Amino acid sequence: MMTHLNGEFGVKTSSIVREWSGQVHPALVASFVFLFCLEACLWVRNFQLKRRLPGPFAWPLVGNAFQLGQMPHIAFTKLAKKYGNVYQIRLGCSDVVVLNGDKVIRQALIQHSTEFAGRPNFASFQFVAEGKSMTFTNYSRQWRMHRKIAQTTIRAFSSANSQTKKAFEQQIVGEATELVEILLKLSAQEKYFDPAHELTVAAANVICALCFGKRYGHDDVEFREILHKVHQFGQTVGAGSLVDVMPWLQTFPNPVRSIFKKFKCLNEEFFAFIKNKVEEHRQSFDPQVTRDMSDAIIGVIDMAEGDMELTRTHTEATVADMIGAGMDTVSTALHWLILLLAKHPEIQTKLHKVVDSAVGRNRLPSLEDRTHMAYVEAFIYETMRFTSFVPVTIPHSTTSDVTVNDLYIPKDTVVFINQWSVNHDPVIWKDPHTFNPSRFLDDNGVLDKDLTNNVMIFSAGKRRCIGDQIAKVEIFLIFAILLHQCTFEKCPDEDFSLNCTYGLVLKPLGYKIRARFRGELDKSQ
Ligand code: HEM
Repeated sequence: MMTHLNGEFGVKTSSIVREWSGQVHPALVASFVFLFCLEACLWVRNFQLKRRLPGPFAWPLVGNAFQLGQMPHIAFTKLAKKYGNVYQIRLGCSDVVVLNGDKVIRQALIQHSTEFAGRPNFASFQFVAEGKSMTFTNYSRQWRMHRKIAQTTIRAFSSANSQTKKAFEQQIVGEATELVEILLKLSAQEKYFDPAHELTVAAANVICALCFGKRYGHDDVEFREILHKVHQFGQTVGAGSLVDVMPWLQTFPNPVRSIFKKFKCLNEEFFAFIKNKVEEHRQSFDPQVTRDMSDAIIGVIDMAEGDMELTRTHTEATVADMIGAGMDTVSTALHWLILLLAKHPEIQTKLHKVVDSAVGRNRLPSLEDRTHMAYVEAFIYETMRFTSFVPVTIPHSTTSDVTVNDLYIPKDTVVFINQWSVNHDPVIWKDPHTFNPSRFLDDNGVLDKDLTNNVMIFSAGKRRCIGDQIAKVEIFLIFAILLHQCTFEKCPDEDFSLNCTYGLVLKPLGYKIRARFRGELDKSQ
C-alpha cells in the first residue's frame, strides 16, 4: 500500500549537462584557462574580504555548479545535513544562499517576508514578457501594484461571489467531462497510453477560458505549439540553470549559449501569441461588459495608463504570467495523481468507495462534496508533499541585509528556497519518504488542517503563488470527476518508477495507463 521514495526517484539528464559534455575548440580552452586563473585570483581576494556563510568549497569560475547533479533539490538537502539549513554555494559568478527545512524557510519567507521578496537580476528574467513580467521582476512599489491587480483579477473570476464561483466550477466540469471522454477513447481496444498531453490541454483550457474566454481542441496545432513553449520555458528557468549564473558563457559558441538563444526565441513567440490575443480584446473592448480576465486587466491597466506606472505591455505581461504559471503546474499535479493512483490499486479502490458514498452514481462530483471526501483531499496533499513537484521556488533575492538562524545575509543575495526539504523534513513528517495519504487524517477520518498547511508547494510570504486557490479547486474537481468516472490501470510492461525530468517543475517521465469506464450515471435515482 505504501511507496518508498528513497532510490525510486530517477531523472532524465538535463539538456545543459548532456550537451556540455561535447568538445570545445582549443582557442576556447585557452580562454577558459585564462578566465579560470582570473577568477581564482578574485576568489582568493574575496575569500579574505568576505564574511562567508558555511558551505562547500567553491571551485573558481564554475563554483559548485557541477556538484548539484541532475536533482539540485536532493543535492541541496544533502548539503544541509553537512552545513546546516542556511548555507552558501557559488554558481558561476553568483553567490547563492540555499534555505532548507520547515523552520528556517518559514522564518525567512513569513517573518522576514519583505527582505526575501526580491527576484535576482538574472539575464533570462529580462526576456520574459519583455522584462515586464510580475513573476520575474524585483520587489518594488510598482511590483506591489502589479501583483495586487493580478490577484484581484483572479479572485474576481473564481471566488468573488457565488455566481463567479459557479461559473468557474462549470468551466472545470466541462473540461473534466471532455477529458474523461478522450481518455476512454484513447483506451479503446485495451490500449495503454501516456495521458500527459490530454491533461495539459485540460489544465491549459481552464486558464485560457479565464483569460481569453476561449478554449482549444485537444488536437489544435497552434495550441500544441504554445503548450510546448511553456514546457520548454520551465526546463530553462529552474534552479541550477547555468545561463544566468555564468553570463560569460554567452560570449563564445557553446551549448549553454544555444540554450539561452532558444530561450529568448521561445519567450518572444509565446509573448507574441499573448499580445495578439490581448490586442483582439482591445479592438472589441467595451467598458460596460467584462468578458474575461484580459478585459478586466485592460480595464485597470490600459485605461489608467499615465496615472499608473504600469503600461500596456504590463497588461499583456500580466496575462502571460497567468497563462504561463497556470498551465504546466496544474497539469503536472494531475499527471502525478494518475501515476500514483495506477501505482496503488488498493488505494484507488478506497478512493472509489469514498467518492461513491459522498456523491452516489446519479450525478458528477461538485465542489460542495469536498468536505465529505477527506480521503480524496488527503491523497492530493500527499501527492503534492511526496512528489514536491515544484521542488525549488523561482529564485528569490534579498531586498535588504537580513539575519536568519543567526546567519547574516547581505542585500541583493540570490536565495534558493528548497520546498522539497520542507516536505521531507523529518522534524515534521513521520517516514517522509513513504507515500501514505492517511497521514493527513485524524482518528475520525477528518482532514488535519494543521498538517495540510505544512505542505509547501505554493511557497509562502510575499511571493506566494497567487493561483493557489484556483489550482486547488481545479485539481480537486478534475481528479474527483476522473475518479468517479474511471478506473486507471497501469501498463503491465512498465515498472511505474517515479522517474522524472527536472526543471521548474518535476514531471513524471512518460508512463502508460488505461482508463476503464465505471458505468453510466443512473439519472433515475
Ligand atoms: C498546482 C499548481 C501550482 C503550483 C504548485 C504553483 C506554485 C508556485 C510557486 C512555487 C511559485 C513561486 C513562488 C516563489 O517564488 O516563492 C508560484 C508563483 C506564481 N504562481 Fe503559481 N502555482 C500553481 C498554479 C498557479 C496558477 C493556476 C496560477 C495563475 C492563474 C499561478 C500564478 C502564479 C504567479 C503569477 C506567480 C508569481 C508570484 C510572484 O512572483 O509574486 N500559479 N507558483
